[in-house]
Amino acid sequence: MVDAVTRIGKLPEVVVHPTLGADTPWYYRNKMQFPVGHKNGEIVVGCYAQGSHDIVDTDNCLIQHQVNNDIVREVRSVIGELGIEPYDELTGQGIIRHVLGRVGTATGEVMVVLVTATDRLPQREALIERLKSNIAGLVSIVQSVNSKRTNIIMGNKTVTLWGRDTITDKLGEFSFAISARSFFQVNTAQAEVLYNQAVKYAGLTGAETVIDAYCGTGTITLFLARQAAQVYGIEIVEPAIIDARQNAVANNVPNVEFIVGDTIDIMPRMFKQGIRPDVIVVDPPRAGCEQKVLETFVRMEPKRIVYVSCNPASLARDLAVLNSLGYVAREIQPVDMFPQTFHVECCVLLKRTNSLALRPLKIL
Ligand SMILES: C[S@@+](CC[C@H](N)C(=O)[O-])C[C@H]1O[C@@H](n2cnc3c(N)ncnc32)[C@H](O)[C@@H]1O
Repeated sequence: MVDAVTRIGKLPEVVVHPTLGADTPWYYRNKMQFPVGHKNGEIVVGCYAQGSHDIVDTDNCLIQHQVNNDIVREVRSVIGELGIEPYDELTGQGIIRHVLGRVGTATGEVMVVLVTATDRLPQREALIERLKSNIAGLVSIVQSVNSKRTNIIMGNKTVTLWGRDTITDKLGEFSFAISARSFFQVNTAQAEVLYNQAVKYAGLTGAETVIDAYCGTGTITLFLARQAAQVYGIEIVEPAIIDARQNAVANNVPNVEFIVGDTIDIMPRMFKQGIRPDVIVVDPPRAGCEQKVLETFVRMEPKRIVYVSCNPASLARDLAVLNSLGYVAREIQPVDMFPQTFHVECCVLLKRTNSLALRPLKIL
């Protein structure tokens, strides 16, 4: 991160704190998504070898929750026994493309998602019975239909084959319903560390209006709402917003409003409606924020921006833009969300200076 802020962001003055390490550095991932295929006549399930679509058959991934490893072994053996064909990327033939596992680490609830190339799932009932019998904690089996020739894993059609549509996990005092397509941080324990840091950087007193852009299932939103007057969450995936609204009700948090849509459209609309947040919290995907989104943040003139990111390069680029527009990065707190990998999550506090540079720009 120090390298990214100095080299890409050209912001050598910002304080980068030592990384907050994880107490559980192995078997921590609550979400697994592995491709399924054939190799030398055998069914294989695992990660792709780096830079290829060659599946490395995996029995015991050292960073996956043990239940996810159980799911991999069980799905591999049951589809072999029932004769359900893995999908072949080259020919477009076959049924099972990916297997996903999600585990509520605090609740023990488990979801299995089978991504199929067709609506038809042969031996469906037998498959369901086997998974029910052999996966501890299973509460949901979901089929996601993806018939396109694409690298995107999930399809647009999602069918609950058995059990519930969601699993529940806990972060701090809150419970969260998580559906097959919703984003949820993969390391539950470290997510709590990260969210507490974001709340600390938000510097709330109870009187503030806050926007949580790219809010997923409303996790950071609820953490912020306990200490703010009103929090708005913005998220593009509709099922995640449905989960977020249910999560707010289930956790008895009334002072939140969730808006479904693209941040690039929603923020200017909120600006026109006269919404002026005291704090903006932003947690975008790896690509970071579009320039127009950053400009709209600045146009709203919050006192603070808290930027959460899993990609130091796009983060440093966006910090440089915000810096040029009058928001200075003061502190960066890295959190080890992905032990045993080179990835790191960062939480940044930016404060408004007196010289906002955006007023002459026509962006809306
Ligand atoms: C890194 S996740 C953060 C989610 C949430 N803050 C959390 O910690 O669980 C980024 C989220 O942004 C959403 N997203 C991606 N592009 C978006 C866009 N253009 N507008 C709004 N949300 C978007 C994704 O669906 C995902 O839920």
